[in-house]
Amino acid sequence: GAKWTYTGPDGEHHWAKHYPFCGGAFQSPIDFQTPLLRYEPNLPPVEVRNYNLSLNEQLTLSNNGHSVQLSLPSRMFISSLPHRYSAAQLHLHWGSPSLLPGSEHTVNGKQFAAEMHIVHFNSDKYPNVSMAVDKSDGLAVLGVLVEVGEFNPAIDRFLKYINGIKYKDQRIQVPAFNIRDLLPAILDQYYRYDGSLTTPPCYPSVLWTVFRNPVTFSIQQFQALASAMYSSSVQESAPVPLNGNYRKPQLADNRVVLVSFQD
Ligand SMILES: NS(=O)(=O)c1c(F)c(F)c(S(=O)(=O)CCO)c(N[C@H]2CCCc3ccccc32)c1F
Ligand SMILES: [Zn+2]
Repeated sequence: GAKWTYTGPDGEHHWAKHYPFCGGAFQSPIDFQTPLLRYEPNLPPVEVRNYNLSLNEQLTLSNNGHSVQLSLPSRMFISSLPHRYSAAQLHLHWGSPSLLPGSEHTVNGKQFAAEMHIVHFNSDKYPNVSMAVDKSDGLAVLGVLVEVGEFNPAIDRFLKYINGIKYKDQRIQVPAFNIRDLLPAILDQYYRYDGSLTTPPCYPSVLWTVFRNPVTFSIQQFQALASAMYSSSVQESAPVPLNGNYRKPQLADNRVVLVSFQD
């Protein structure tokens, strides 16, 4: 498809020209403002299966020009939703090396340092993520907000290889690890709403689950993430730093955000 960026002439305000859904309804991310929230006591804790990958397995870590992406085996899945949603990949959104925040979802206007997304597809109904990506019940994404603080040993299991994928389309194999360690300790407190991909083609096909509790990265981990990569390929003469890869919050369009917690 047409190239798109986060700033400039191909930035988010221009996406709808080539990707019409980006100008449509049910877009993500959104700002979780208190008046939008509705406590839903029947929301069960999120349950994930087969996230504890064996260490002798390898995963593909890649720079897709928009984010750092870790491929995930489809035997990993979410078991607490009406259909089985199998894992496809995880990626992150972040701010700039000068520590400007870069999460996509915000809470009462507060933007967090970064945000991690684990993308799953409805494997009860579709054979792979590409077939699911434009279906209204196609995707379920787990969102984890990130704050700067304690060193995060789990994220380091792949972040330490990031200098091997500095340029667009570079990819390397990294040892697998327990992906559950990337999630917050408690999985029973989260925001839940119907939304979209936050990148073109912006299909309104995502059941969003954003955990209430952030995880932390150390300042060194954050700066490595925010300064190591380029959105340009190694052949291109002018390297374009890859940071600030977050979409701004979209209109809630009187959508209700269900929350599994009351305070
Ligand atoms: N924030 S977000 O909405 O979760 C989100 C991203 F932000 C994001 F950059 C990506 S991308 O890295 O593929 C770059 C461009 O789509 C995805 N990819 C998804 C949807 C598109 C097709 C596809 C195919 C295979 C695996 C994953 C995906 C994405 F879902
Ligand atoms: Zn994302």
